[in-house]
Formats: sequence, structure tokens, C-alpha cells
Amino acid sequence: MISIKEMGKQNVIVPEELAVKSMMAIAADPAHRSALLPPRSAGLVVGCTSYKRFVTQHDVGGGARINAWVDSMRASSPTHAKAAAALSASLEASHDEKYHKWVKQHPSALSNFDDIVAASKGKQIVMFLDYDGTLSPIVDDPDRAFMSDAMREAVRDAARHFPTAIVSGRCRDKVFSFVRLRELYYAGSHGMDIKGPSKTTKHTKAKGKGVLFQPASEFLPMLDEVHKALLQKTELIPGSRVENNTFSLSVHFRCVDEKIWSSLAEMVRSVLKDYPNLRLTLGRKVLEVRPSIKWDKGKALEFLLESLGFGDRNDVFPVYIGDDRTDEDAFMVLRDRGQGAGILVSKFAKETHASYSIREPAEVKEFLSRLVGWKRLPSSKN
Ligand SMILES: O=P(O)(O)OC[C@H]1O[C@H](O[C@H]2O[C@H](CO)[C@@H](O)[C@H](O)[C@H]2O)[C@H](O)[C@@H](O)[C@@H]1O
Repeated sequence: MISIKEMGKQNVIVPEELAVKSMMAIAADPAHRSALLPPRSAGLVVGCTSYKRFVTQHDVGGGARINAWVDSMRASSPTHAKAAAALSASLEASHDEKYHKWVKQHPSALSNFDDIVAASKGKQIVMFLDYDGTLSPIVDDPDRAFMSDAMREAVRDAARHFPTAIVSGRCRDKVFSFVRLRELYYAGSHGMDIKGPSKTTKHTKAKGKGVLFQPASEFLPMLDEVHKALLQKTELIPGSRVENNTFSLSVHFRCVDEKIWSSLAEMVRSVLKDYPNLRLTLGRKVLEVRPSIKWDKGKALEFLLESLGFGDRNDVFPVYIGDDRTDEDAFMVLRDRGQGAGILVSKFAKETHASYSIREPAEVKEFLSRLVGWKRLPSSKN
């Protein structure tokens, strides 16, 4: 039994066995299979699309799925892995060894900078930047995930030279309030809310301003309802937090005791069982509730390229930088198009469709600055 007493209102006991049993019931229900997480063996982070493919093709038993659910929540946390590694020098060594092997397959975008710019020669670079974990460091309080002024300058400079978009799981207004650059495109709610720049630049002249695309508008009343239900259900889970991202909802468990992650997951899924048109995905210590439409950050990238007039052109070089599972959809689009460069921000070995890696936001800033420096060189025009 897990006792949740210290949370005010009334004393509540959440029996873990009960939570697990009802989770098994949900897991066994084919109507909710699409919302299930990968199996226990999926220790590494997988891209959203591969995961979607996986869950439709495999049918493991309920108990295994529940363990998989919580395992996935654990595996989604690099800081968890980091903390574990810090506990023992030997673990750290094995982590390093694993990382060094991985980084050979996903080489540093900084060390391979010359190759990247050489591949972009004669093409228009278009920058796509995820926000959390890419432009701002991951912090406990989602309302305080500020980007530094230096990072803002680097993004501003990049946008002077290349069309630039922020592609985030956050609500568009919220991510704009952090970035505060009017010359950028913004795709909020995992790409389901796309708006053009409100400030003209040489790249955005004559392009549509204002809202460009909101493919999930009809889900707004449903998401509002679910938001309220999630707030109510999770209010007694210490450290949990529900964030309304307009066309998606985030249930954060970064500050929730690991022992009650399964209870939180069960609560979320008990709310979702009445909403088969919503799906659940996993980010960095966050459960994401999203409309079950075929739209993701990859589709947003394609939409933006199209809006910029590069839909089916070969002279474009999209660079997408992101740290999250949801960014995998965009990395995969780049792979499928055989264009540009996908760069994963990670200090840890992760399964990814990105070609390159970068260790942390500070390196993202350095990459952007080097790109701008290169673009200013007369030789970059050849
Ligand atoms: O696509 P992104 O821009 O990366 O947004 C994904 C989610 O990011 C935020 O949560 C993450 O960052 C928080 C602040 O550092 C951190 O506390 C949380 O654990 C991370 O999951 C944001 O709050 C979510 O709404 C976004 O969906």
C-alpha cells in the first residue's frame, strides 16, 4: 500500500495492487491498446513512430505491459540514468563505454561541423529547434524553463540568415513567452498549432503571417474536459503537475516519488479510457495526452517546408535539433526525405533516427553561432 497523506484535504490511501489491477484491466482492453507503452525490453528510448508501429504489432500480456509502462517512465529519464551512474564508478565507466560506442554512430554535430556545412552547399538551410532540453536546460518547474539571453541572441542571429522555426510540445503562446522572437515560425502543441512570424525578415517577406494551421481544433472541448479531470484526479499525487498545452496536455512526474509513478500512470489512463480519440505518449518525465490524429513534429516540419516554398525542392537543407522522443518523428522525416541533418541533444546513448548528436543546450548555442559565422564567410556563397 502506498499512503498519500501529506497532501491536504483528506487522507487518501492508494493501494498499489489495486492500481496495478485496474491498469491490467485497461491494458487488456483492445480499445486502449494504442495508448500502451513499449515492452520491458525496450530499455532505450524509441521514436514515437517506431513505438506506434510496435504497439500495433505486438501483444504482450497485461502484467508485462504494466511493468513496461513504469520501466518506460524510468527509461525516459536521462537524469535518472545519470543519478544511477553517479552511484557507482563502475556503472559510470560502462555508461561512458556505451556512450562512446553510440557517439560513433551519431557523431557530434560540432566535431562534424565542416561536413554538415559542406553538405548544405548551394542549398537553403532551414532551422527547426525544439525548446525544452534544446534551447533551455531541463528544470523541475516547467514554468521556469527560461532560455538564456545568449541563447536568444544565437537564435536571433540564426533567424537573420535562415528561416527558423521553434517546434515544441508546449502551448504556442507559452513557448513564445520564453523565446520572445517575433521573426520565427512557432509550432506549438507538438506541431498542432502553427503560426508564422509576426515580424518580417528577408526570409518571411510575402509569406503568410498569423495562424497557419491548427489540425486539431475540434479536440479543444474534449481536451478541456480531460484537463479538468486530470487536475482533479491527480491533485493528491504529490509533485505531479498537469500542464495545459492547448492542443495537448502534459502530466509531469519529474517531482513525483518513483514509488507512485504506477499509481499516477493508472490515474491518467483511467481518465483516458473514456476518450479513445486521445492517445498517450511519453516524454522526459512527462506523460503527454494528444489527439489521435496523424500529426506530429515531423508533419509540422513538412508543413513548414511547404509553406516556405521548399515542399518538393532539392535545394533545401533542413536542420532539426531536438532532445525528446517527440522529435524522433521529425528526424525520421529528414531520413525519409534524404535531406538535411537531424541532431539529437543527449549526453546519453539513446535509440534515435537523428544522424548527429550534441550534448547539451550550450553546444546547441555553439552550433548556431558557428553556423552563422560560416554563413557570413564569402566562401559559403559558392
Ligand atoms: O517539445 P519540447 O519543447 O521539448 O516540450 C516538451 C515538454 O517540455 C516541457 O517539459 C519538459 O521540460 C520541463 C522544464 O525543463 C521539465 O520540468 C519536464 O520534466 C520536461 O518534460 C513542458 O513543460 C511540456 O509541456 C512539454 O510537452
